[in-house]
Amino acid sequence: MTSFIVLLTLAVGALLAFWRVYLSPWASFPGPKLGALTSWYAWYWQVYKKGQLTSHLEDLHEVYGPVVRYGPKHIHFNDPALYKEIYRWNPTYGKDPAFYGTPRYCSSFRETSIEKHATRRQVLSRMFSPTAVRQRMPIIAQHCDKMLQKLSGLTQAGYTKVNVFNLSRSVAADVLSAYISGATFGCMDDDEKGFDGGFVRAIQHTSDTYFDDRNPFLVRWRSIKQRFSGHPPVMDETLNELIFSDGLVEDYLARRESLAESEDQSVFSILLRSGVTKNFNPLSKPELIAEGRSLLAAGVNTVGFTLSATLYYIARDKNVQLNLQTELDVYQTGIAGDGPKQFADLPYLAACIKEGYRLSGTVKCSLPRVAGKQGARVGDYFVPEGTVFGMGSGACHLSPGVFEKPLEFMPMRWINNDPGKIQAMNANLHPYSRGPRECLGKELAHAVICVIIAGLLQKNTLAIPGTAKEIDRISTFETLPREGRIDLLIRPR
Ligand code: HEM
Repeated sequence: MTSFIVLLTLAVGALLAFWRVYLSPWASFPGPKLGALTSWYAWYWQVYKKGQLTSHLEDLHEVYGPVVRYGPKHIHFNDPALYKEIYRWNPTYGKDPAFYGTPRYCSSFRETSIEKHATRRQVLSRMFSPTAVRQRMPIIAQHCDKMLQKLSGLTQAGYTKVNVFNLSRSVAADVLSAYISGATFGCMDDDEKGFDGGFVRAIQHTSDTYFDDRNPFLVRWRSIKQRFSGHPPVMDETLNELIFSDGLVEDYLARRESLAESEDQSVFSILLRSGVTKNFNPLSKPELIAEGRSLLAAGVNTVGFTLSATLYYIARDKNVQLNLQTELDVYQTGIAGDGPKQFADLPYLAACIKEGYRLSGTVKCSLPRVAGKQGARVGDYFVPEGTVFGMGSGACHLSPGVFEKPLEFMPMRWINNDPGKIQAMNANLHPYSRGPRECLGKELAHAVICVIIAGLLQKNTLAIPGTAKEIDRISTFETLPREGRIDLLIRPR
């Protein structure tokens, strides 16, 4: 009997494998047979090999061309012309629940239902529009001043080594918490000697344990070890982060009682208001916590890495740094005060930031979507219902057809170039993705990056410690510097 069951299981397994590889609706897409057979293939590259799926997909495209099947129903594209077709407006497909998770309380980031997402997004967009960000520029200006003051205390005696990734994350966390809840975390006050406070360390801990937490074997092994060791679980620093963001909600709810509606400009305020739009119901407390956590998680590492990587590239090239400082010296006053509108008058700063977006590749992994009932057309390709498909922005940002010498940080390509080429470069720059799921916080993030770079470079000179090399990165969902460090030497000008 047992051998019959074993034989039957093997036969069913073999038939399923044959169907997946040769007969399924995805069989005609080229790619490795092992990928067609099992989704453990993608897991192996992303989790076991710690974040190598994105670069492995690039290698597969070298072999198989612009479309690759890398899972039983997983298709990946890398043709720059297709990016805006995949991440387009009015799609009939949503985010992939297997990738984004299915938590009990969904945030705008994780919501996979197209309708529910549209309602939440419509409300939140009011708080993150260009006008809303411009009105709240004083929040950014105030935190920029605070950062500069702290830095001037640290760098009085010549060059000082600063982990600018943590500096950037601290400013981002303080600006975001103030923007979202009306009260700042105070991350910049958390570490007297620099910018390595508790919240930033907790965020780093979540990045360091990212792959362990996605490894079912390791998670099981840890819990077995725990049970037999008899010790209570070590205080997980990840919890700290969660306490911080839950505390943000508690603190806001306590303050809200004493605030007049007109005084309360926070993002939380609109999420608790009824009648904002037709289908919107004010959020419950757990929903507010989930949204608050998600906004912080979406903004801190991303702004942190984009900003610090851009500073690194500026520090690496003396001419770039000098050109930028010359431009900034003309605009001595009011960088932070007037808001993003004014940055149009600073073309070299804008060009540096575009190069930073391109080369940092902060969110360059595929952002998977699931084709709905009618399937989806992507250029000349048709993917059937249920296909998980996507593309990373790296194919556009590093395309030699669009960007000459794509790996070099060359701000002048955005200024002194043929207008047709500049138009093509702009059309292929997608740091915040595109379509209805493009970044909600892009105006805010851009404003923070502009203000901090301008403020820092107006008052300081940056240099690289040791010999200049490429930033060593690790790719989780975001791309981050390995070990959470980008060190720069900073001295007052
Ligand atoms: C330079 C900094 C940033 C970069 C490069 C970035 C990039 C992105 C990208 C590529 C996406 C699309 C993700 C996907 O489709 O899965 C996204 C979504 C999102 N981002 Fe950002 N982001 C940045 C900063 C921020 C900030 C500061 C916030 C805070 C408000 C934020 C909030 C969000 C949210 C809520 C979404 C989900 C939007 C939706 O699905 O409707 N991001 N971001």
